[in-house]
Parts: sequence; structure tokens; C-alpha cells
Amino acid sequence: SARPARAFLACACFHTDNLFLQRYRLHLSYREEKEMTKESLKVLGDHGCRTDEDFKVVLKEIQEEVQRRKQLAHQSMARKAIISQCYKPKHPEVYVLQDSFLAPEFLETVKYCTSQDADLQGLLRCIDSISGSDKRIYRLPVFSKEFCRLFIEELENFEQSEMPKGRPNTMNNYGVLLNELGLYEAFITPLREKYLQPIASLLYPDCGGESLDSHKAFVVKYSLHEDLDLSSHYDNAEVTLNVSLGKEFTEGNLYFGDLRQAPTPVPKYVEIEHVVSQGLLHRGGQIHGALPVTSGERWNLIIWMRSSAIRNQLCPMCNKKPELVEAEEFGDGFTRSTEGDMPQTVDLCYLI
Ligand SMILES: O=C(O)CCC(=O)C(=O)O
Ligand SMILES: [Fe+2]
Repeated sequence: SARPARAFLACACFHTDNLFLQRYRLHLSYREEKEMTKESLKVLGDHGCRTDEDFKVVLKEIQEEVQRRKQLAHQSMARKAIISQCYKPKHPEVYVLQDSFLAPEFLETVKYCTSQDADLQGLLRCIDSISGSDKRIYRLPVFSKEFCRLFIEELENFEQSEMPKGRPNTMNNYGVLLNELGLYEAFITPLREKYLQPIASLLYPDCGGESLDSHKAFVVKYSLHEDLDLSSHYDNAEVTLNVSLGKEFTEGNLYFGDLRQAPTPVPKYVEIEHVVSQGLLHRGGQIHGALPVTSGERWNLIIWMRSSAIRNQLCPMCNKKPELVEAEEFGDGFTRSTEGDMPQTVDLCYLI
């Protein structure tokens, strides 16, 4: 079966924290048994939510989002089952990762990273450090242009089909959940294990790069009549890969600010352009967002990579010791630590 060998879990905060409110484009916490916190009320007020009527609408939206999240895992598994039985892929070959999909430079970089005396300095000669060294954001060729074209065609074929579709995440309304399409087993998992992990090990050893053991992967899509942009956020990931797949579009640049654990009063953002077929690697905790596209369609593959060794100690979403709850498949990448599993202490990157 496709079940991971190890049981992955989620943190209970998924039902209470980081609830994204589309209307005001901000994240709130909400615990049913309690009133909204003073802090939430203030933030809402600052965003123009003031009257009783405004608050009623917010409360309703939040309660709906909590309900959606409670049913999410179950509904996602139901969609996946239907899709695997009924969906007819246009390009079945893109479901099984092959070296020919990957850019030759990417294969070279991975080869270097898996060689005996690979080190960070050597790797930095292969990839672009695009933001100055402090942000640790890197650009590298990932796929061939031809693969990007076929992959988007496949996703469009799915989009135009009658199949049930989920939303990529809380903040993106358009795109495809790659798990539901059956793309984890023979594509995303080997891509993470064989290719991305060796690179991340050298770039982010202090942030779980050496122990990435699960992921959540999806494609986001922006266009003038769908989502235009993406609000500032951090990912539920230790390390993220974001690959531009196409098609033709203008603007829609990404911007990156501080680490979530170390916000400065006036964050300095760096803006980064997309280059089709190339990817960006960044730490999930680095606050970022996307500017509006002004024409065309932008499709990006996002792989949120997770390290159970890191997140078992501190959930990146609620910033507390995770309250572990059962989950489907990779869940949110937590595990019940067993003794002798990992060293007792693992450096967390915000401590450094
Ligand atoms: O729009 C993008 O390319 C970035 C998406 C993103 O940051 C995310 O889904 O976490
Ligand atoms: Fe993100």
C-alpha cells in the first residue's frame, strides 16, 4: 500500500491557529470555548473591522474555516480515491519521475552534493545565491522546459475534468493538490529523497535540511480572474522548494522578509522574479508573499518539506510543543518520537 512506513501526525493547532481570513487578509487564532482574544480584536480593528455587524461576519467566516479544516483530511482521502479510480491522465508518463524531466545542471548539482567531500562552499559554486547571504534563498534550474509544458498540460486536463478538487492550502484558492492526483508515490517522494534532500542537507543543516522526511506538495495558479496574489505568510515547512512552471505571465514576483522567529520593526523585503523551469529554495519560516500578476497565468510547483526531528520539538505554526493528533498519510509531518530515534537535542534554526 501507499501508506508511509511510519505514522505521521498533525498538531491540534490546525483547528485553532493561523486561520486565514480572506476578507481582511490576515491570520487569527480562535478557540471556540473562549472569546476572541484582545489581540485579535485589536488587529481586526486596525484592519477596519469595527462594527458588530463586521464582527458577526468575521466570526461566521472563522467558524466556517474551522469546520472546513475539521473535514479536510477525510474529504481529501475521499477525493483521492475517486480520482485514482476515475481520472484518465492525459500524460501518464509525468507521474513517474525520470532523470529526463530534470535540468542537466540540477542533476550535476545533486551529483556533487552526493559526492564524498561535498561541502557548502562547493555547492554555492553550482547554484545562485540570489538575495545576499543572510536570507539564504537560492535559485537553481530544476526541470526541463518540455517537462514544465507537459506537466501544466496534465494539470489543465485535470482541472477541466469532472473530478472533485480540493484547494491547495488555506490561502490559495486555485491550483492542484498533488497528493489527490496520485503524484506523491512515484514523483514527489523520490524527488525529495533522492534529489532535494542532498541539496537541503548542505544548505540548511540547522533547519532540518538533513532530516526532511515528509512533505506537502501542490501547484498554485494565479491569473486575472482567479487569485492574483498571495498575502504575507510563512510555510508549514522547514524547507520549501518553489518552481516556476509557466505559462506566460507578467509580474507576480515573490518577496521575502524576516524569519518568523526574528521579525524586525521595519522588515526589509527582497523581491525575486520567476524564471520558468527554475526553482527557489528557502526556509519555510522566512516570511514571504507574492505580488499580483498583471497578465497571463502563473503556475508554480510548491513543495513544503518537513523534518519530524525539528517539528516534533516545536510546531512551526503555533510555536509550541505540538499537541499530536492522528492524521492521514504524511499528516503535517510530526511523529511520535521514539527513544534512540534521533539525538536528544536538535538545533532549531531560530536559536542560531
Ligand atoms: O505564489 C507563489 O509562487 C508562492 C506560493 C507560496 O508561498 C506557498 O504556497 O506557500
Ligand atoms: Fe509560502
